[in-house]
Amino acid sequence: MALIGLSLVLASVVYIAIRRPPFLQTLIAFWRGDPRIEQPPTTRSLPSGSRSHTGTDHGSASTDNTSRDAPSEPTTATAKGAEAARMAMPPPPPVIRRPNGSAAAKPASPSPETTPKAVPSTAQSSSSIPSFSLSSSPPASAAALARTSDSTTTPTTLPTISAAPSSPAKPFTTSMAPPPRPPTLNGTINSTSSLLAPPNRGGQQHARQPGTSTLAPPPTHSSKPSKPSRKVTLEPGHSPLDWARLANHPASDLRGLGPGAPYVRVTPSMLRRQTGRKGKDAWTALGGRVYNMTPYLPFHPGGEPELLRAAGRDGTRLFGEIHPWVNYETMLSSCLIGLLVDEGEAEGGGEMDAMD
Ligand code: HEM
Repeated sequence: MALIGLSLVLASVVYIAIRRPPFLQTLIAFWRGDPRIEQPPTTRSLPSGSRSHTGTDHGSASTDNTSRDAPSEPTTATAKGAEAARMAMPPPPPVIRRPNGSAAAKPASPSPETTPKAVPSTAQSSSSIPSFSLSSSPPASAAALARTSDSTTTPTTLPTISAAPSSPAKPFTTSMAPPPRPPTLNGTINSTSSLLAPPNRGGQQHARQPGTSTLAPPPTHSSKPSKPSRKVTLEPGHSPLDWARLANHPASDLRGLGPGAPYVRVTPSMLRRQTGRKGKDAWTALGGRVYNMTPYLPFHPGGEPELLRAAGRDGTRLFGEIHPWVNYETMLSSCLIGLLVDEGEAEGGGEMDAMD
């Protein structure tokens, strides 16, 4: 029994080695995973059409096939057509159909003459689907698309090939650029619009702008916000610093009474005569003391007319209403005339001696 089995095995091996049936080649090609999977169309078109036409279509693949099958093809193409039909017909189909399964109905359709080469073509076409999707999708898709337009001999493999590469190609081209960017852009726009909020800020700024002009005075001038500034532009050399320099100069005589003149008791009648008009000095009483404002007129930030409002009378109340924070005692110390006294006290000099 063992000898019989071994002899059968040897016989089959010898038969396979000599005859080299086509299904064995297809199986070897399938196991190797060679790119000759494109050969089936060529081998399949050989019996139906002219061989030179298929050789030009598939290029190097056909050349590889010819170079590899050079010893066996010349015989199988012409003389062995009938022998292959008789010998290879029964054994190959059952062996190849079992692993594939789905391709069982396809081998029955082709004609009996082309059955030896139609079987490997179907087997390779079924195996070509994973190879296209795995090996090279972009070039295979381009080649397949070109073949679809050029050759119409292989309609069964074309839809599978075109469908496989087209599906991954579209998502890569279309889904990559548009889908991610639009949502991000929309999100960013929405976020930026919500984050930036220029209209809100603008509205707040508009609401503040009118307030900002009023916000400057309120903190300090909250008691007098309605009164605008009435400062005047002083002439050059009449700044507060210039006044301080002039007032502290020992040679200057700002009282208008002559150098070394004593302080005077000024009655209201006397004060009323010093109005600053008709060549007379402008005197005013501030806090019970009478000052000659004439030298200070060009230095007054509020202007001469404003200062003259207090000339010839007691300006204490008026002064307090406008700028009570101003230290007039120090500023007008060199302009002091004397004390404001009642009408009957002008001749007495007790208080004047105290001022000295
Ligand atoms: C009593 C009569 C006076 C009147 C009617 C008067 C009036 C004014 C007015 C209207 C201003 C402008 C206020 C403003 O808009 O900021 C002003 C500013 C000023 N006055 Fe008089 N003034 C008087 C007496 C004096 C005296 C006697 C002095 C000091 C010697 C003086 C020193 C000043 C100073 C320093 C300012 C600037 C105040 C500041 O910058 O805030 N004024 N005065």
